Amino acid sequence: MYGRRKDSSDIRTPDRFSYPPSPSPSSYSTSSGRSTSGRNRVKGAARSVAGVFVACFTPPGEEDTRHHSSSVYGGGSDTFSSTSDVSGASDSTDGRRRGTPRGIYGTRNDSTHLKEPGSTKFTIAEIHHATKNFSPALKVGQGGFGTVYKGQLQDGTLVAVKRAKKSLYDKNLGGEFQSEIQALSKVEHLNLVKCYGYLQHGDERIIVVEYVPNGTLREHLDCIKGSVLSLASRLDIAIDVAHAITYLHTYTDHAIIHRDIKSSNILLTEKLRAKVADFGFARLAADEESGQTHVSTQVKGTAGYLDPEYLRTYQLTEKSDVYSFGILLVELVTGRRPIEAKRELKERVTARWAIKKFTDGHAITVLDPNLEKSDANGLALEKILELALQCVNSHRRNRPIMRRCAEVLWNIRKDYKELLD
Ligand SMILES: Nc1ncnc2c1ncn2[C@@H]1O[C@H](COP(=O)(O)OP(=O)(O)OP(=O)(O)O)[C@@H](O)[C@H]1O
Repeated sequence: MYGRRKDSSDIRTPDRFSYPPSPSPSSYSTSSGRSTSGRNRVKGAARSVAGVFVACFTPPGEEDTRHHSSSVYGGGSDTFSSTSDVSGASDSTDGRRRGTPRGIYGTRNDSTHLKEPGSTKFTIAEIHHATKNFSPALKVGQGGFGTVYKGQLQDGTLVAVKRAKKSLYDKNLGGEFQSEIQALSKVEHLNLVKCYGYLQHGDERIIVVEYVPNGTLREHLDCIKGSVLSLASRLDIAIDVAHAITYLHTYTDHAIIHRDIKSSNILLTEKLRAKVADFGFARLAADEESGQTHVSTQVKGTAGYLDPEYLRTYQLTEKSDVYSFGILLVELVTGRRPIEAKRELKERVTARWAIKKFTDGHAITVLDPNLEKSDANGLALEKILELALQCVNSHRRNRPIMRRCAEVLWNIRKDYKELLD
């Protein structure tokens, strides 16, 4: 059900991490001469790939407009889909081992949801009860899929009820809906928003997922929610997201490619742990073919986060998520959105602007102004930007796999904490 292209560089991903990872060129020691030698190494590595990165970016307004032409969601200004006639571009199996990887990923969801085990179907009465008949007071958001309500099931479980908009289920949410949701409901990881089930009733299509109470990462970066996120929290969030995506990429028989990694799809708990939302939903809301081995016929994602190689080739791989993750890393350290249309031209594409500053030796100038320009923050910033630079390499084969991203971030956090102590 999910797109995958065989790519030998992708298949190295093992089932689980072992931390701390072994030292590597990307793990910087901060104990000796860290300030200058570490930075020089970061900058040297950055320069070698920066040219590639800068070349791959298309300035806003110059993008291939066909990718904006048919919003699959019909409403979002920057979430879009376009079709192609590519066929057989990806396959869904590559001899992966069977059985859900568990290890540190396989944390059981701490849900108290008491529905019959394995049951993913909800009744309309349950949904009406949970949402008080879709009370406007319980509306928590509106996205490309439809309207989101906070709800409470009879057993007390808090849920987010995602009600598809009519324009979507008319065209796209046909027979596939049920099997896709049943498959998604089996995916469990502490850093993924749990999918509880669905309702297909008349022309209603509803998805019921775990309720995550503390808003989106974007809202936190905008300081709409809570206080300013410290760099340590941002690193924790980046690691949580990297773990979640690694899990998806190494999932049982087939990789699950998220396709829409972005800050508004990262939800935060009260303790500022991240949960990645909407994995697999992009496909639900877009593909019209059903029952066939997945063929990527539509480009889906959000402007600013989209892998340029995917845009060119329509071939979707895990490395497309890695690209989006690189953009997310830049967003985390700068606080800016990937595209900031109101800024002067050279600052509009945030990743291009930030990485240029980094390679010119002025990384500190892109640090989110809400964060202190301390030595520790400056060094962590450079290391995060170096990783981001690798993730957004225009050639997917040069991007690290997600597991590697998690390891590098883990080392950055370790060094950062040592420096603060
Ligand atoms: N599981 C959830 N728990 C709590 N709030 C949620 C949950 N899912 C979504 N929301 C809220 O609803 C809003 C809309 O979510 P939705 O996933 O439909 O759209 P989006 O991710 O913002 O945009 P897009 O559809 O373009 O990806 C979110 O921004 C968030 O505030």
